[in-house]
Amino acid sequence: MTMHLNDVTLTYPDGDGRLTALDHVTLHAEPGELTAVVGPSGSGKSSLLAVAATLITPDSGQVLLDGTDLVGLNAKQRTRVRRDRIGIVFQSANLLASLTALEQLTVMAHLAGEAPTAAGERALELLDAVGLAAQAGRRPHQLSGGQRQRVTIARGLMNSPSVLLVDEPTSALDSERGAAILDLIRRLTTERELATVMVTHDRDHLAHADRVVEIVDGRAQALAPA
Ligand SMILES: Nc1ncnc2c1ncn2[C@@H]1O[C@H](COP(=O)(O)OP(=O)(O)OP(=O)(O)O)[C@@H](O)[C@H]1O
Repeated sequence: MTMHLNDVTLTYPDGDGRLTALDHVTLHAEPGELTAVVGPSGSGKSSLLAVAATLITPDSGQVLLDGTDLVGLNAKQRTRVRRDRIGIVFQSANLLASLTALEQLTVMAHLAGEAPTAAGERALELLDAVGLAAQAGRRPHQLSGGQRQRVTIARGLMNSPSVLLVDEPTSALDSERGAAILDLIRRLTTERELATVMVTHDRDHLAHADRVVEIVDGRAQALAPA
C-alpha cells in the first residue's frame, strides 16, 4: 500500500496563538521503499509520524492510504486502520518488563482478539526474522539494547502492516548495533514490501534510504539519497 501525505498542516496551541509544527508537508511512501526523514530538533519529525499513524489529526491536508483519506475517518475507523495496516515502532513504545520477547508480540494479537496458536507461530517467525529466535523466552532486562530494539521492530510487524513508521530506531545504540538495526529495517522493508517512513538523526543511515525528506521549521523538502 502507498501512503501519501498531501499538503498537511498541523498546528498546536501555543500561548495565545498557534505553533505551526507542519507547514504544507507532502510525502510519498511506496511499498518496498525506505523513506528517511531528517531535520533539526523541534522541526516537526515526530509530529509527521504521529499524523501518518493517525494519532493526531492535521488542521488541513490529506493522509491517503492507497487513495483513501484517513483524516475523514471517525475514531473507531482510524483505530481499525492503525491496527490492521500500520506498524508503529516509536521510542515511547516501551517493552513490558514482566513479559518475554515472545509475549511482547503475542499480547498484541491477544488484544486484537486473535487465536493464540496462530499468533504464537507468527510471533516466533518474526522473532526469527529479526535474529532473536533463541531469545524468545527472555524478558527485557535479559536482552541487550539492540535486542530490545529488535523486539520492538518485530512487535511493530505483528499485525502484518503495509506501512511501517519508525522513530529514531538507533538512538540508544552504539554505531555498530545501530548499523545492524538499519540493515534489518532495510531488509524487512524490501522483503515484506513495507512502505517504511523512518525518522533518524544519523546521516550515515541515509545511504540505506530510497528517499530522503528533510524537515526544517515544519517544511519538507526532498533531498537526493546519499
Ligand atoms: N503536544 C504539543 N503541544 C504543543 N507544541 C508541541 C507539541 N508537540 C510538539 N510541539 C512543538 O511542535 C514542534 C515540532 O515538534 P516535533 O516533536 O514534531 O519535532 P521533532 O522534529 O520530532 O523534534 P526532536 O528531533 O527534538 O524529537 C516543536 O516546536 C515542538 O515544541
